[in-house]
Amino acid sequence: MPFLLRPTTPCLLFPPPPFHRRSSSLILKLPVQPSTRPLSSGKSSVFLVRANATVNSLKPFENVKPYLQSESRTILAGWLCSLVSVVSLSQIIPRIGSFTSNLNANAASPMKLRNAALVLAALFLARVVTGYLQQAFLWEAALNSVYRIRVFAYQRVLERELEFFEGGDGISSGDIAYRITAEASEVADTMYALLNIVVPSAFQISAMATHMVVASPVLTLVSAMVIPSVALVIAFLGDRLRKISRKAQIASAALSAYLNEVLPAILFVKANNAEVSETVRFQRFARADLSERFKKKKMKSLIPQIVQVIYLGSLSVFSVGAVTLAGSSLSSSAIVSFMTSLAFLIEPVQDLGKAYNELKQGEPAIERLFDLTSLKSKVVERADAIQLEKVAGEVELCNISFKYGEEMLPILDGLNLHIKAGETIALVGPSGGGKTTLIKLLLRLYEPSSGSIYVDKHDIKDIKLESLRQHVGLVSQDITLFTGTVAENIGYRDLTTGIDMKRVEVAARTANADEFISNLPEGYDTGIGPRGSSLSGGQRQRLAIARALYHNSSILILDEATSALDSMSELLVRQALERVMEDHTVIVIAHRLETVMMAQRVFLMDKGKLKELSRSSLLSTHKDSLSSAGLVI
Ligand SMILES: Nc1ncnc2c1ncn2[C@@H]1O[C@H](COP(=O)(O)OP(=O)(O)OP(=O)(O)O)[C@@H](O)[C@H]1O
Repeated sequence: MPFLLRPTTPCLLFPPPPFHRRSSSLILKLPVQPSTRPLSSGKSSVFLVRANATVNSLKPFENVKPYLQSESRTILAGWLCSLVSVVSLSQIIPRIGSFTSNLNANAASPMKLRNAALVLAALFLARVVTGYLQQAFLWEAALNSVYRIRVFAYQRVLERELEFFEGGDGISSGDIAYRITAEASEVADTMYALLNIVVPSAFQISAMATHMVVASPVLTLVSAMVIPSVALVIAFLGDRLRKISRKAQIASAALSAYLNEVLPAILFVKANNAEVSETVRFQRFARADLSERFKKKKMKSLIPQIVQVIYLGSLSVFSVGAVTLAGSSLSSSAIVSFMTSLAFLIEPVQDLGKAYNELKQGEPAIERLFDLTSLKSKVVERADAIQLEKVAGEVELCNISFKYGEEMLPILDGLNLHIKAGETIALVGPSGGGKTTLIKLLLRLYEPSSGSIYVDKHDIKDIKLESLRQHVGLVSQDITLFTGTVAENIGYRDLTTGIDMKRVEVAARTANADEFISNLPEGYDTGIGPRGSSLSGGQRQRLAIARALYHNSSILILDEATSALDSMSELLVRQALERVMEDHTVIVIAHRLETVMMAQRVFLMDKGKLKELSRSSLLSTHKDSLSSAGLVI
């Protein structure tokens, strides 16, 4: 059994007092002020360094290949249409010639002319329809592939540990959003260009090359010798384009990250009269984007021109030489046929060059998109992890130490705590003491550097992540609400499986949120705006508590859940919490003395250690000295 492997180090530094066992347990945490992250002007540079550092060595096209293969039927349908389209064209060209000469010479009967016109019209129709179908099929394949890549990338992003998003090296949400939206669209464009150019061009090249070989094998050989030199130039320029494209994508992602950070903080921007300075900051990002994009566009325009000059130049030199040498053995019609075929060969050869450019231009987008998927979460679920159906709510922290990075100071230092099922404890302490960090470890959002955490005597490393988080409800410091109705926000965990309205109403009543909800225009069906922007701070907080209660997790964590409430609302919430505490184990992180005193035991968390405070000393100590010690407000 997993808990038999527990270290022998003393982990019952704070053994629970005699306590009657209740059916389940709940954890609550409530600190002082909601923290506002400063708008760091250095954010973009941090982002750029990280973005550059994440270039992977995988061949980008290898990543998309399986997705394209899964669309092979659609792709084949598109290429079949392209073949019919090329065949139709090759039938149309000679027929137009004979049709117009018959028409001019009045040589054919009206019936023959009509039939010839009908055949031409049918061929033309076939070309138009298959041309359209070719594009539709190939777009379908490219977009379907990118849809799957997007879903996969998003899934992998959500699976990543919290560290991936947080801290100085965390990847910004704006950057992730940009990769999954704009850059994924570029990947679709690249795939489409490759599918739509490579095979159809190959058809045309084969047809023209056949004509050329028939007309003059020597000249065909000479022409073929030009192709490697063109390929070399294209490869060189393509590599330059790839580098320029990557820079352009990073600049656009930085712009997107900037907007994603500032627009949600519009209230803060306006309250600080920061419209002008934010416009200046925006201009900086937009100008960097403009400059990189312009370089990319110039390079894209330049490459086909250079290729054309090199191709035609070297071909002319070779051909003149070859015709001079072989001229005596060639008929004039063979030379005309050869030159005509050559002219029709140039276009698809140029198209292949364009396709290569598209690939090089799309490569950084493919790389950056797959960068999101290439690393696995550091928080790994064991293959034999167990599903806990019911949890009583006993929590044990044994010798827990933790630091955010190798170079950083420890936040938790050999911490021990035992919370009985059904018990309510309060964590207090100065800001930055590590209270929220402890909760992150309990939810297994980070791994402790050493020590173990047990829920109902199971090491949380042995529990399926989904199961663990199902039994631990969290009302976090930063209230998170989504665009949607009140009911959707309360029943968030059942959003895709069906929300139980009865449970929503019970949860709202327990959180004392039902009164304000019933006063909303459409009650539980009222939309609350982006991030719940149409609600007051107190209403948002009560909604978040109702959401945690909806799921009826055995362990509930309230992190500053009453901080934004007025005295009246706080009283209502405290009444609600009292009810919840009766049949749950609860951990509360709080700074309000009234909330702290609801707990059976109170712990001071400071400098990575826990110290139990006696309730009587808290009550007897003057509130001012508790406030000055940063314990309560
Ligand atoms: N993702 C992170 N990367 C690096 N350091 C972090 C990260 N998150 C928190 N910290 C640091 O860890 C320390 C503890 O933070 P934590 O949020 O746990 O404190 P807290 O006791 O909950 O504070 P408060 O009462 O202000 O919410 C702080 O010094 C903080 O700067």
